[in-house]
Amino acid sequence: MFDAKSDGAAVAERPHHAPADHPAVKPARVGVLLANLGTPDATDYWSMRRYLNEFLSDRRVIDYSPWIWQPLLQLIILSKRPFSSGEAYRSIWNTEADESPLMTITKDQTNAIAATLKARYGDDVRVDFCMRYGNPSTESKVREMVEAGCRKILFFPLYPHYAGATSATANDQFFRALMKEKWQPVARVVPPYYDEPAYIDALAQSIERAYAAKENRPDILVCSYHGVPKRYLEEGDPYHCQCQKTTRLLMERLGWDKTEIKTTFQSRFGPEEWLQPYTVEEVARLAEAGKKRIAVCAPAFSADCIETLEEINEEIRESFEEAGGEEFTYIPCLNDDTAHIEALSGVIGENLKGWL
Ligand SMILES: C=CC1=C(C)c2cc3[nH]c(cc4nc(cc5[nH]c(cc1n2)c(C)c5CCC(=O)O)C(CCC(=O)O)=C4C)c(C)c3C=C
Ligand SMILES: [Fe+2]
Ligand SMILES: [Fe+2]
Repeated sequence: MFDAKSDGAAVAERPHHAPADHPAVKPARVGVLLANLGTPDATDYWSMRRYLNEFLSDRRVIDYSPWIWQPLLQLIILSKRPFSSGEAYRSIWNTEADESPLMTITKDQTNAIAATLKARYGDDVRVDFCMRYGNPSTESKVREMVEAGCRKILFFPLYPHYAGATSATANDQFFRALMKEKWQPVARVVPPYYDEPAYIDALAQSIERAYAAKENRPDILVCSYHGVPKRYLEEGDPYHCQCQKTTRLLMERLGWDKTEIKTTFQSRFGPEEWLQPYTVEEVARLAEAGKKRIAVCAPAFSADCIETLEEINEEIRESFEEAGGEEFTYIPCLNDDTAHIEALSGVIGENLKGWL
């Protein structure tokens, strides 16, 4: 239960002049539903398999014909990957709360945004979060919001950059959930915010802070974005271009030169070519080219997760060090940073215009 979603005055009442058997109706409110990717409930084989199965069966993520893909997925990938991914998740698991870091951080972000919006709009807004895969499901949270009287819902996929594999599939799931509602609320979705000045500023501040804490300035900042197959770009997905623009705006905001910052892509999956350069190879090349101190940030992720805490901070770090790199600094995602919460709340405020 999050601060600004407490039901306050929202007691259901029978409308005036309605017959005695008329159902009670809750006063109207506005819902803000944040959405992230999803994460396994636990790290054992079956929890991992359930999560990966839902994720990797999504045709927005992997668009091969199910006749070819499903046998491969069910018989080969899901017999091995739940073990290796489970082990990776165990290395970063929040054991105190018994949940993945993505879950903990998403809850913190929701609480912080709820508090900010409550201060701005009072009890008229209810803030909550859902996941595209796993729990809490998008459908369950849409149901709760409608039940609580939300006649308008602003749906916010927490990805700065649009990709079919992230924002679009989150939106699809939201619309599917709306299809089941008798009294369908009015709906809006928040557009990508990769070039929003407050987001760029929050990123820049986090980098300036990390650099100020270093005795020796890193030779280069690597902005490592989650990859997608290169074919998706060729077929019209603008993700690549939005990532490039974030790096350029960040460079301009920092007042840096092109030689001090670089865009790379990580998390390649399967045999196809993905967006290049691949982070894991690029950091090794940088070390070999004499860039012995590097910093890495991950602007495509609104919250730290397996892809940053394990892949960047363990695997990619190792690749750099094995190639002769000396100092690897991972700059955490913006998470529940004050400037980030302000930026996200600002984006929400813009998209709530006319509703409150
Ligand atoms: C197989 C294809 C994948 C595509 C395309 C893809 C795109 C994509 N993903 C994110 C953000 C996240 N991905 C995360 C985990 C993750 N991603 C894939 C595969 C693809 N992602 C897998 C198989 C996994 C699971 C982990 C593993 O087994 O390796 C996460 C983290 C979830 C967590 O619980 O921590 C995020 C976040 C973006 C932004 C993106 C394209 C733009
Ligand atoms: Fe991913
Ligand atoms: Fe591009």
